[in-house]
Amino acid sequence: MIEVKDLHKGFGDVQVLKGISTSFEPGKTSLIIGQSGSGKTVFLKSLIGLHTPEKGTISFDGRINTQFTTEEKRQWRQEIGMVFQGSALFDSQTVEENVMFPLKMFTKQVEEEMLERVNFVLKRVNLENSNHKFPAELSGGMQKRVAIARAIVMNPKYLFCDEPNSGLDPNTAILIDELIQEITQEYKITTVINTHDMNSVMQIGQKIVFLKNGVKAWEGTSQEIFKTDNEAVVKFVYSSELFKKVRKAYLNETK
Ligand SMILES: Nc1ncnc2c1ncn2[C@@H]1O[C@H](COP(=O)(O)OP(=O)(O)OP(=O)(O)O)[C@@H](O)[C@H]1O
Repeated sequence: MIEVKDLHKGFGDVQVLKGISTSFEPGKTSLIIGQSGSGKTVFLKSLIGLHTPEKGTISFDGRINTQFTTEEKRQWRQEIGMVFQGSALFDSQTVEENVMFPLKMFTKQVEEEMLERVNFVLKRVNLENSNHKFPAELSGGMQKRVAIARAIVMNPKYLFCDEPNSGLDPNTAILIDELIQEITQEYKITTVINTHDMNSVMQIGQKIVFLKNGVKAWEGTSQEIFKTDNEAVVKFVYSSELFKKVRKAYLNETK
């Protein structure tokens, strides 16, 4: 469980996050949505410790990240998996080497043990028989699967994904969403995703936090987002005609 309390973060005179409080539960896929510039990236970077808040706390299963000792911080870093926008794979390394990287970096496992774990996670993301390929030889969706395999290879408690669907076609995007959701539930991971993808909001938003100008303007589930009258959410999420129709159909169905 991640608990965020009264989080403030700014740069110079510009206050970006203005007192955000929320929580993210294990086994659930939580999404951060909001207009460009609303503070999603600053929020995600604060969660993973790349930004230090001026005020407020972020606790990971009761442990406040700004109070970690060096050893606790090292331990916590190993509990975090990250899927970056654009996958961020090492181009000169094979799929196997990419996925093995965190194990080499953080564990003292012997090659055989590491390979067993790498093969296990590659199988889990449906990427068997690609061990010796290079990222350039893979499709965007396959690269995302490698990035997910690398993010879960250390068996993380917390998984953070920055725009995991960017650059993917709608079908592949749905498959990647489903994969992240399955893995989250299966391994009881606390997963937080920054997204612009409204399909994801409808499909996998077990918790959605809507940011507006650095403030949490709304939170709820993907079912609740269909029903909400919150003006800012409706304006943002239902700006497209397609989603307006989807919402109307949902509301008629559930009358
Ligand atoms: N390191 C920084 N220094 C100064 N200002 C920053 C810094 N990082 C972000 N900002 C400002 O914080 C605000 C929020 O930026 P952020 O990147 O979090 O938005 P976002 O919601 O992720 O947008 P997008 O959807 O376009 O990625 C912006 O006005 C941005 O200019």
